[in-house]
Amino acid sequence: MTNQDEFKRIAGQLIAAGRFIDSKGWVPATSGNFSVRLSDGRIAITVSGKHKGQLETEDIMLVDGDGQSLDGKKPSAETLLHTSLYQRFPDVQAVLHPHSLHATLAARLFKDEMVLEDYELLKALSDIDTHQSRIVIPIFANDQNIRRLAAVVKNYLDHHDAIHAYIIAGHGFYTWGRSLEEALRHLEALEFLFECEIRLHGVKK
Ligand SMILES: CSC[C@@H](O)[C@@H](O)C(=O)COP(=O)(O)O
Ligand SMILES: [Zn+2]
Repeated sequence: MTNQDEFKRIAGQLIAAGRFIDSKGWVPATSGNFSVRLSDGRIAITVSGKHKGQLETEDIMLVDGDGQSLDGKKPSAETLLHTSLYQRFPDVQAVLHPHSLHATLAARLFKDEMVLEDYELLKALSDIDTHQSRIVIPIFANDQNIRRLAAVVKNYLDHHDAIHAYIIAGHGFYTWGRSLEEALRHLEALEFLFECEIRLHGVKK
């Protein structure tokens, strides 16, 4: 398969993923961004400012491993949050950023992290094979300076075991996977688990 064929195939998959994620209400207005790493290390990512449920092929572009545009288009404002994950985890091939309701609300109830344990659906996450697992999802303060936010995330990742996702307070979350399919599975499972925790703790208050 030529590089161009691979890009076209991945662009189609990102467009379909966007439609699915939007159908769930997880990328309202023009929020969210998605990417997939190609076999040559370049990254196919959504351009900035488009509705992610209505993407067309021209709305998927290429950046290098440092987030620099390779085709003159303007990449997602949050590209550095994608590239920092690809740099930290060599086996990660896809990154998804939804602005789902429960991820957005999470920091109103939880301060530095959300802990997920005793849920069967944890097994939808990579390398988890029992509900008796304890998963930590860190919560970072939102920041309009994405380079600074990416540095905060990088510092956390450098000093902790591998995680499946992180939340940005009042903003949304990032999750990833060894394939786009796995990243989508993580997204769907985590959004459900965030809702469980928010309903549980919201009721308790
Ligand atoms: C509609 S506000 C959302 C943006 O500020 C941002 O957080 C976002 O997720 C989308 O930015 P984008 O540049 O389109 O990738
Ligand atoms: Zn965002």
